Amino acid sequence: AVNPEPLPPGPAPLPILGNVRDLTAKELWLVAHKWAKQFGDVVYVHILGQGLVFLNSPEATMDLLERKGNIYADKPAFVMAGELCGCDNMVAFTRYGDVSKRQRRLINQAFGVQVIPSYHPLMQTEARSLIRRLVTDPTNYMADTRRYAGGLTLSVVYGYEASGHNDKFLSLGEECVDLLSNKIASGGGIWPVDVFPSLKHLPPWAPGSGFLRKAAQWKTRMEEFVNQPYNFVKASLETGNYVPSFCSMLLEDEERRSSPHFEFDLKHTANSMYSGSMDTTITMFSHFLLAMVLHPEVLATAQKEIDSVVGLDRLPTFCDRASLPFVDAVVSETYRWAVPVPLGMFICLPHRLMEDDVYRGMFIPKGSLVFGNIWAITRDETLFPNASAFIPERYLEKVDPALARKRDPRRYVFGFGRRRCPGGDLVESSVWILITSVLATLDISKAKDTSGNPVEPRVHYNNSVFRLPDRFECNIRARSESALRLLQQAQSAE
Ligand code: HEM
Repeated sequence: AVNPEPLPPGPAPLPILGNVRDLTAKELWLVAHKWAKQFGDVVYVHILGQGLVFLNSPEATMDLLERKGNIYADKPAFVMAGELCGCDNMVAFTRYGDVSKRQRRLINQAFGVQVIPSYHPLMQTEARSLIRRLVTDPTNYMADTRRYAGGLTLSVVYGYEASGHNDKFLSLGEECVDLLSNKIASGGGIWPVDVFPSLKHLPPWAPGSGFLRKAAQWKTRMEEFVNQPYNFVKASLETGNYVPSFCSMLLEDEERRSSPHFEFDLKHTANSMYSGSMDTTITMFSHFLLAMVLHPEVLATAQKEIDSVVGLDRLPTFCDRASLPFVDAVVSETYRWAVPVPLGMFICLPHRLMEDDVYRGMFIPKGSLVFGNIWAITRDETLFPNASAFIPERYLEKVDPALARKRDPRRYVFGFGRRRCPGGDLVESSVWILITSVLATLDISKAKDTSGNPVEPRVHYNNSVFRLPDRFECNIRARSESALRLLQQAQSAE
């Protein structure tokens, strides 16, 4: 039947092929933002008939992904990522239904808002050890942040203590998340087998079958990523020598263990929490460093606030949070300015519409892949004037509560509706204590060249999923002798 309502507007497609040529592997969010400016807050394109819908405003994302969340909660089934590379059981890929609901319930048990305070002491200790490592060797800040973020999850989820940059599970995590976001996701592009599924039956000698060999290798690696840390917990439980963790607690629960899906759900959920926590946190922290390098006045104001509230005789703790509004504004602005997952990953983060829908007189066909365009929203000049600049003060203006809520970047950067990121409450604490402890103890500035002139940081983005900058130059050092002393005392006390 022909639908009376028109499709949402968008760039003109080619016959049959659609908008294939408009999609880019790198920084697709910039292209989608251009469309938003040209065509409005609901944009439709198609690739060989597969509809893609970009929702570019808070209203459109809330109306559809939140209020009509029950029909916008599915995920697409991609042959390459799912069936061939074995990622279909990772939480972000699971179709909406019993499995995804069971997995999300499990995550909520580990990382729901009610349990996060029990990890505060661990986060505090780990943030301080990260700072001590930064003081000793500031050049390694990316790897150090991975150790902080990945280490926290490994510890909480698997009871595993990461031992250094070359730790086997940290390296495995780094390799596999990179594999997933930059190879399996085809650098944001599309695998022919996802358009023509019968290609998966190509014999190994056939021209063009190379992707099948790649997929087989990647699948093995992804399976190791899921199984190895999980097997570590099981083995340590058997010896009785283990640190209690999310996995050990569930493995000891006889009643749950007898459920038929138990092991499957637990190991995939644990793995999804681990993979979700690394590059996102590194993206946040690198942008925080970048913002401090570019805005020494913000660093100075935040340090002054901490000095006056916390004093110089101790390090900040979670108890100080309510008394540090400027620091909170720096954290909020870092979420917005960093946008760790600006558009969602082409292959796994769009939501799949489960029924035909009509929105503001526009027809959105069942099966469309719907993107909440987080980038466009966080760069909206009416909500965030001078949006490309880092301005924490914007959150300190007195505005009515509804507008303040609309301007809170946490409403957007974690995605929407029934697939919204389940790690948000963890990050809210882990990133806050990290940023606050760094502000209290470190100075961050531009690097100097050999003649002592400041070097402008050069920032490049080469990741198709996370807005993760390549490492840039900056200068990180202890703020004072007394800061160093406090860090050392903290270490002796731990
Ligand atoms: C700054 C940090 C983080 C940001 C900005 C972020 C952002 C996102 C976004 C935008 C999504 C897609 C949501 C949607 O489909 O609408 C997502 C999904 C997800 N995130 Fe995060 N994330 C962060 C940290 C974490 C952490 C620490 C975990 C660990 C538990 C995590 C686990 C997940 C999982 C499992 C999903 C898939 C959820 C589903 O499909 O049901 N993330 N995240």
